[in-house]
Amino acid sequence: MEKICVAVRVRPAVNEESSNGGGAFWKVEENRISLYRALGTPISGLSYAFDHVFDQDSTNARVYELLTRDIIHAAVEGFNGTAFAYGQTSSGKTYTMNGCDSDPGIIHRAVKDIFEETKMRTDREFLIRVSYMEIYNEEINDLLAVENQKLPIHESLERGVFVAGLREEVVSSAEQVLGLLQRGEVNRHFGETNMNVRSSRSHTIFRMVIESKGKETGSGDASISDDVIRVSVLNLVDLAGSERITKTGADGVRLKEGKHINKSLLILGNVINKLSEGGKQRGHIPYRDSKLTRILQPALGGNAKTSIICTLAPEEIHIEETKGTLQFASRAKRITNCVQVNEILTDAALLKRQKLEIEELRMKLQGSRAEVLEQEILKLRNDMLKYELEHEKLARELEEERRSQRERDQCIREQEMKIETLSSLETFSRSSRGSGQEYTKVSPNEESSVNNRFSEGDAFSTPCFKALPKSFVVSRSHYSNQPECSPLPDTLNDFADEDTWMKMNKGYIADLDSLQTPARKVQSCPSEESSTEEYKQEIQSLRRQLAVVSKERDDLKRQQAEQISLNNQLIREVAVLQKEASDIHEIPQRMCASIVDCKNIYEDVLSVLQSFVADEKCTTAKLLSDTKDIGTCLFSTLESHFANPIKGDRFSTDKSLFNKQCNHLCEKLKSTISSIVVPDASFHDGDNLSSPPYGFKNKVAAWFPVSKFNLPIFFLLFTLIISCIISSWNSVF
Ligand SMILES: Nc1ncnc2c1ncn2[C@@H]1O[C@H](COP(=O)(O)OP(=O)(O)OP(=O)(O)O)[C@@H](O)[C@H]1O
Repeated sequence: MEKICVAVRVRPAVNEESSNGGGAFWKVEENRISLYRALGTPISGLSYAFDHVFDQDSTNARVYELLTRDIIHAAVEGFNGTAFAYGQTSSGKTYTMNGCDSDPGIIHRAVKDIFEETKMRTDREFLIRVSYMEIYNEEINDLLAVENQKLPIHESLERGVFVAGLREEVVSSAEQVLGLLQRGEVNRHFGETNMNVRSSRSHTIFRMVIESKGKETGSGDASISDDVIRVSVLNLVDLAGSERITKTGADGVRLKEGKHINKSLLILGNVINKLSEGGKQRGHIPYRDSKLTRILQPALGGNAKTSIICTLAPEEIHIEETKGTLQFASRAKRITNCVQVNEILTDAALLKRQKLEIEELRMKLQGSRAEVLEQEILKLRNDMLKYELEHEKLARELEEERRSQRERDQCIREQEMKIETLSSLETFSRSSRGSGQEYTKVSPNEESSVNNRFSEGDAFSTPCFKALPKSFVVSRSHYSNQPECSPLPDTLNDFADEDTWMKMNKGYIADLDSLQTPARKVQSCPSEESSTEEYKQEIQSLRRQLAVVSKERDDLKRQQAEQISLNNQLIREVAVLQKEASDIHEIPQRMCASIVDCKNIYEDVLSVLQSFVADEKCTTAKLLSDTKDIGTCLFSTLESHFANPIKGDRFSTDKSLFNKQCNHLCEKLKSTISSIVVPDASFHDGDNLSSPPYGFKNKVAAWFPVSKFNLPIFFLLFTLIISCIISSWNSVF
């Protein structure tokens, strides 16, 4: 709970004598203002203390600093805020709110500060919208779009009380906002009166809606605060001034304006009175009796930080009006508001989770059909978002429908109860008259006006406050009969006259039941049966739409599941392929190792064979040595052939090197074979070896011209080489 901050500001006197014309004068001491006699003695009972009291020399900069800056700061943080100027005509309200070139007013400074603060908040992103409206003769006009006139007030769960059709401009800089303000000022109603050459003839409300959201950190850590949107509404209000017709000299249009101004200010006074009573005596707060109080409802006893600056004219001739303003301010000081940050929990958490899931999938898909699937995922994500939004909208509409249905039922029930209460009241009144007591009779017209008023009021229940007590009708009519309450103006025509004005300023509570509000339309309840049928149909159609959306959503989920399983299968396939690839990669290495092993074995075997030959120069020794060379050369060729892939090269497709080595090997083999031919040796079948080798036998002998001794050894060695090669292949595969 937080008290409204109330300050008083005395404007400079028009001329010095008028502020102290010999009778009495106002004196400011710290946060107190008191009425003094000309002789310098204070008049008892006329001293008032406030949060701040600003004297004639105070600047707008100081007023802003002490009274409004905190509210602006809080608005950026997500708290609703309202600052308004109240006071008699020509006391300096517009000067305080708008200022002048050398000393800009509260609105100008607030706009600058908001943009400076939002720039400094690097952890949040902001969206700011502004609107500017006036309440002229109890009608709401858009100052940013002249075509938007006579706008209605609505109320919804999401937005609370709002003006339907009001233009809201999204803004990104202070300069842009000040430009819009200038545009709005041109459309505002001003008029000349005896008291002010440029008198505001309407109440103006400049509104900034500040939405903010935590910035994505990019680390992927989704904190809950990132999913919360803060929405705060800041109202900067310049009220029209209360006026005495005798002083302003208003007639014609000005008189009509004056009456509307005074009436709405009187209702504002009533609301303030009621709120200042506090606790249980408070009862019903008549917010709905004027558009001004309806719009300012959150600022008065609701969820907002509020400051009121009451402006005073120091001249002695205005003492009565000043006293009235000070009484208003004193009562406002007692009002407490219940302030809290306006946070909206969105479906962002869900969306964020889906986003993460998709991101995960995308990561998994990298390297395998990634691009195609990424496109698909993007499309799916967009569709999902669209469906989520649609779903949310439908759910909201459905809820709205249900709520209005409930309200209509409630309205009908309450109507019945009220009729009952009124009938019993009338019976009671008759019986009381019979017993000699005097009670005011409720005329049929008044009765219907009371009923209409209730039907309108109850159609919009205010979310922040308790429901009306059942005995409301009785108590409300009853308090107007209390002796301490002011006598009531009979008709609106003489409403702004001297007496009424005086009573208003003395803080009496007016009985609003007797005031006629022009241009107020009573919300009619549609025929029960037809509307119920219509709503049923609407609800059914909404349900159908909801089912379609849910089905689409399920389809989407199924598609997503399919995507996941497809992806898993792909991942498995890729893993198998990778394993095979790594096995293949290892083959040359293993071949090389086996070849080296075989080469060693081969060399060992030949070394052993060589050791059996005593004569190193004999043919057998030469044959063994050459065979060893051939084998070594063959193994080296194979080794070098498999070594390339180990170093990362592919198997050489160029066979020339291999062929060259083979040729070299063949040559060597041939020369070895011819070198071991023994020219004088004879075959066991007696063929003459010196004779030219004719016929098959001779041809074979030309290729294998070995002695009886050499031939088996040669075959043995040849078999050894071949078996080594085969065993090396086997060891690899
Ligand atoms: N603090 C101030 N310092 C200097 N001049 C001031 C101050 N307050 C008001 N004035 C001057 O007094 C005159 C009336 O002020 P202003 O128009 O702001 O009154 P108002 O309360 O808005 O009147 P209305 O309700 O009729 O619109 C203006 O000329 C204004 O410049």
